[in-house]
Amino acid sequence: MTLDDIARHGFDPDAPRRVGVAVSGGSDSMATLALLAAHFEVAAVTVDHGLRAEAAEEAAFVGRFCADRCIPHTILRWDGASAEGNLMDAARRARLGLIGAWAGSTGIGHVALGHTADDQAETFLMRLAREAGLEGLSGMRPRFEAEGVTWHRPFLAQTREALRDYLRRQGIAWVDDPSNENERFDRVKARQALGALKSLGVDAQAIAGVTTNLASANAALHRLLMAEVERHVSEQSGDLLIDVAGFSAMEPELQRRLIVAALRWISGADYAPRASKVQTLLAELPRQGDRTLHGCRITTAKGALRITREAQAVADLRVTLEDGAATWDRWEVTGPAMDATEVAALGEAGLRQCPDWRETGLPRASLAASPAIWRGETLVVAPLAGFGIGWQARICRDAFDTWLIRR
Ligand SMILES: Nc1ncnc2c1ncn2[C@@H]1O[C@H](COP(=O)(O)OP(=O)(O)OP(=O)(O)O)[C@@H](O)[C@H]1O
Repeated sequence: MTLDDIARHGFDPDAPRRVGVAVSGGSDSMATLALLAAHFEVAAVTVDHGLRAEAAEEAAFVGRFCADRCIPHTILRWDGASAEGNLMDAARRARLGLIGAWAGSTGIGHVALGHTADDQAETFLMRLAREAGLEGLSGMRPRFEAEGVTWHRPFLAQTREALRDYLRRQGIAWVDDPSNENERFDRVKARQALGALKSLGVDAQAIAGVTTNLASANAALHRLLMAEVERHVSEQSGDLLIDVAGFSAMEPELQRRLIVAALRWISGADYAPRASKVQTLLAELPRQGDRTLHGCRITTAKGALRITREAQAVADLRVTLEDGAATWDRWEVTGPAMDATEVAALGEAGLRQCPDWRETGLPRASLAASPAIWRGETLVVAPLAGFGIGWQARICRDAFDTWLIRR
C-alpha cells in the first residue's frame, strides 16, 4: 500500500470525516497532516511546550502551512515547564491532556499522531538497553483511547524516511529538532544503532513488527489474566484468594503477571507496581506473613494467598452519597437516601463500633478497608459487617475496564 492508500483506507473505517492531527512541525507529523488532509476534513493542533526557544516559531511554522491550505490550526500552550521529575514525560502527558481537551471542545473524537516504525524500533532498543521485560518491550499500539479521544498512529508501520520522501516530493518543508542530533540522548544513540543494524538486514520495520505483535500478545494475556482474577474475587469481601500450592507450581513469569494483574485489579491503579518490588514480593509469598504493596495487603496463611485492599490506602477517601448511592474505591454502595452521609472506609474506628464483626467470617483487615456509611465521625452503617438492612455494597467492575485497553 502506498502512503496515500494508507491515509485513505488504512486510517480507520469508523473514523468520521473530520479528524484532528497533532503536529509538532517535525517530518512525521507534517507528513501525517499532509497525507490525511487529502482525504479527511482535518483540524491541526500544536502544543507550544515553551521548553525550547524555537518552540513558538515552530508552532507558527505549522500555522503558516495550515493557513496556506485553509486548514484550521490551533496553538495550545503548556505552562508546566517547571514540573518536577521527567520533563519529557510530563510534557508528553500534558500534551495528551491539552489536545484531548481541545478535541472535546471542538467535537473531534479522533486525533492522529505521527509516530513511525522508526519511533517503535528506537524505543525498543532503548528499552532493551534498560533490560525491560517482555511487557516493557511492547510497542505502541496503532490505536488507543485516552482523554475521551480515540488516538491513531496511521503510519506506525512506515519508515520515517518514506514519510520524508513523500514530503520532499510534495515540496513540503519540516522543522528539524536540534536535539535529534545530540548524542547525549539515548534516542539518538538508538537511531545510530538502527543504522548499523541495517548491514545485518534488520530494519526499523522488522523491529516495529515484532514490538507490535508483542504488544498485542501482552494485551491479550493481560486481559485473560484479569478475567481470571475477576472470576476469583470474592463477591462478599472483594478479596482475591489464591491457592498457594497451585500458585507455586506456576511458571515464574505467569506468577509475576498474575500477581501484577491481581494488584492492579484490587487497587484499581492504572499502572503496574515497580518490577523490583514485585520480585521481592514473589520471593516472600510462599512463606506465612503479611505484606503491603501497591495499595494492597497480601497475606499468606493456611495454604492460601489473600489479596485485599490496604485500609491505609483508602483511609482518606470520602465520597458523598447522592440519593443513597455512591461509587467508593471499587465498591458501588446503595441504600436509602439520607442527609449528610458519606462513604468512607470502616477502618479501625468503625470496627470498634462493630463488636460483632467476627460473625461476618471476614478478616479484620478486609473489613477495615471496606466501605461504611458515616455522618461526620458517627458510623451509620457498615454493609459488609452485616449492619444496616437495605444497604448494599457491591464490587463495581466498570471501574476496571478503562485502563485494560489503554496505551
Ligand atoms: N508539540 C507538539 N504539538 C502537537 N503534537 C505533537 C507535539 N510534539 C509531538 N506531537 C505529536 O506526537 C507525535 C510523536 O512525538 P515525537 O516527540 O516523537 O515527535 P517529534 O519528533 O516532535 O515530531 P514528528 O514526529 O512530527 O517528527 C508527533 O508525531 C506528533 O503527532
